[in-house]
Amino acid sequence: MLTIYSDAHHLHHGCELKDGVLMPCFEQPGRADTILARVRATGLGPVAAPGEYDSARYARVHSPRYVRFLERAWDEWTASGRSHDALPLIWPVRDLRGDIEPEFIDGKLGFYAMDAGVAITAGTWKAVRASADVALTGMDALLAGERSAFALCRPPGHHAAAEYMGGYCYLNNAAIAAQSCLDGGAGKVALLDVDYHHGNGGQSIFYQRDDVMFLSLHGDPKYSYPYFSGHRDETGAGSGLGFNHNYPLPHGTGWPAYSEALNHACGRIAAYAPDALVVSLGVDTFKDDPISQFRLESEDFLRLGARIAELGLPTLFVMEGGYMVDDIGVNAVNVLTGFLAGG
Ligand SMILES: NCCCCCC(=O)NO
Ligand SMILES: [Zn+2]
Repeated sequence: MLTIYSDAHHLHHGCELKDGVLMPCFEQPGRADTILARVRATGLGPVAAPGEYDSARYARVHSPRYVRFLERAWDEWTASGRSHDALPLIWPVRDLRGDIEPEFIDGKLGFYAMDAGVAITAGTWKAVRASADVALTGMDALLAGERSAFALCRPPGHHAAAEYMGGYCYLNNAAIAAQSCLDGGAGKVALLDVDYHHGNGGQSIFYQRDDVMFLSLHGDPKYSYPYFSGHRDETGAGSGLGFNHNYPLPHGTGWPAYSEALNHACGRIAAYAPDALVVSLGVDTFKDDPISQFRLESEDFLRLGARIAELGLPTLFVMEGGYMVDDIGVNAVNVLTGFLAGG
């Protein structure tokens, strides 16, 4: 299996406000380095650098003004006299105005964010666009005939919606890849999110569309981040009604219950009969993940990949979350190894 990877991710490692404390972000460079080392150690396949894409490709799922914000945020922040990480700290919630883009960077940071888990640093934009280019390059490989590819994206993207960042995500790499697949001639694409956290960004971007079916297995938002999306009754709207499927699962979920939901989701994908499948691959479903509450074992990730392979679809795996760095390489590559063995 081809892996796409960019060293540019090292340019990004900010802080986050977690449990009321400012701390180095859990989403750290060692995650991608560990996965890459495992890809190489297992001989998964060739590793290629991404191509360089015009930012207009990101604007196929994000608004142009949001992409401009991401590109300019650090310069606007430093122009206002600050040199430390920028963080959103006020948001247009409830009856505050969300229809007028503030002119000052402190207002823009909250206008374009859902939480304080998204620091903007000097290297963030370069890392973020390289991550989206990794996903686009992986999708180009599928469009060129590859049966599968692994987009080793960092930072992740599945919490990013058309006009907001959050949960360590800035550009929605998987959504950008899914849209690129359609732009490349596909009629339908399925986006399956197996990260512990609900992929609110992918859901939001495709919610009113029937050409991308979005499915997510995740910690129940009643007591899991992102708390405000991912319920079972979110089934799409307009022409997208019936093309959005959420599988909220309780704390402590292990493989038996997880695989039951996965089988159901795969049944829906098979019935949808898409031209390709994009998988938002988070491995924070691991039993020892420091910020998540499922109980998957490393061997279960082999089974996860094998089950996805049974769909027999061209498949792009896009790296999302997973924070037990010691095990992230084994767990992420186990999905890919299981897929290749099962395919
Ligand atoms: N800072 C709050 C937790 C962010 C979760 C990020 C993640 O793994 N999403 O999939
Ligand atoms: Zn996650």
